[in-house]
Amino acid sequence: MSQTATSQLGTSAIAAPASGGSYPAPAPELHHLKQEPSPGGDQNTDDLTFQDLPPFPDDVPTAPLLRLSLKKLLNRDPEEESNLWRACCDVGFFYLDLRDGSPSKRDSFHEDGDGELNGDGLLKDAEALFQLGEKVFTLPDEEKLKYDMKDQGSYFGYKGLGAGVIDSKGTRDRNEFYNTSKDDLLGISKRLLAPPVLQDEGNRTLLKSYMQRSHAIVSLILGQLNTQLGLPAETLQSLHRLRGKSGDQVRWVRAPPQQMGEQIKALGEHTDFGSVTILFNRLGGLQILPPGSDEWCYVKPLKGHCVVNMGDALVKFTSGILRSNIHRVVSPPGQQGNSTRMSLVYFARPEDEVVLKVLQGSEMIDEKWRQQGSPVEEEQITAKEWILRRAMGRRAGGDWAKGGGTEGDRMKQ
Ligand SMILES: O=C(O)CCC(=O)C(=O)O
Ligand SMILES: [Fe+2]
Repeated sequence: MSQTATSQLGTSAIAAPASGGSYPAPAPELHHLKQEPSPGGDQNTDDLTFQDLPPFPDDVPTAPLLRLSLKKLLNRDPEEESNLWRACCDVGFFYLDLRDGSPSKRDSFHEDGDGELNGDGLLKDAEALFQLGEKVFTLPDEEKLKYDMKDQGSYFGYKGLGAGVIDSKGTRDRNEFYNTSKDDLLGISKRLLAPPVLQDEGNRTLLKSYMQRSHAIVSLILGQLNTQLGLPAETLQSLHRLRGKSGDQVRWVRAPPQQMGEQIKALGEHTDFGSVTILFNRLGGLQILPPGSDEWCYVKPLKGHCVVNMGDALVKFTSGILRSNIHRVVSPPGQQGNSTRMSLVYFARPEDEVVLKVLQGSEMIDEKWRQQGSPVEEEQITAKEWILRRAMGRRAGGDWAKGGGTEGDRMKQ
């Protein structure tokens, strides 16, 4: 079984203490987790492989992220809950096995409004959305460019290939995005301009279902973190209500293959702006810089799983107890490099008016804040302002310095 297909948190990923940003990253503890059977009970790695795609090579460095099981989390498995906590503090990235993950009828699991916890349903929605994404990106460029809303001060809609930058020198990115808004799809805000294929009611229903199911998983994770942090009940969930106005979005990212020898990063190194990101990958290309390491490692896509990562808002809320790790997207490795890469992301963010500051009511967070010498709070900024500033700072012609996040001096450029 390959390294990523185990739940062993290898020492290669967790080495010396990370250098500090505005929230000095803690020296991660070495958790020597015992090797366990894989969560879904899969007997062979075929269950984890996308058979219709060129293989992910086995001679590239991969990040040995923990593989957690939605089913176990729903069953309140104490060991899985503790693994979740460790993953969110140590690396801030983990795999979540979604197969067979829905609450049993007897389960009185708290759900947020019309959110639906259904791992298999989410996998099906993601599959269908990969196909819908193809339709969006194959529209003619002139049509897609009608939905670039940057000039209206919005990050929703389309961003063309090379319309973003990957470093402070202004090097252009090498991907296209299409961002759809949760508030639009759920009827909380006005409908945004969109191509006919995204106005189609069937496709809107699909996007809405995917958003609700992703959001339900985010709420489950936030509930766990809330308990572990010792915050008053529902604190984190109440900042991320499904029907609260927020910058939550679904993003498709697409990057065409590169010419031999051309190695431009599709997406520059960054941390996510918001709270929790749910990511579906099929081809490799995503890399993380593990804590304390200076070797970029691929996150190998696993079938039946999503990748979950923490964003900067959770770092700010917890004075750095939770980790949002730097990542980037490069060409898919090996033979995969000849294929067009697409990924599908749900970004959950705090509600628009939430101020991104250290949360009150948790002894653990208070203690962490004191350990850091009770730093003077950074500027008080709302989630809405923060996300807009960060997103626009990474567009060509934007203010790079203002687009920075909590990664501080771990960013090389
Ligand atoms: O495409 C991916 O795998 C990751 C995309 C990503 O990190 C982002 O859009 O923030
Ligand atoms: Fe990201």
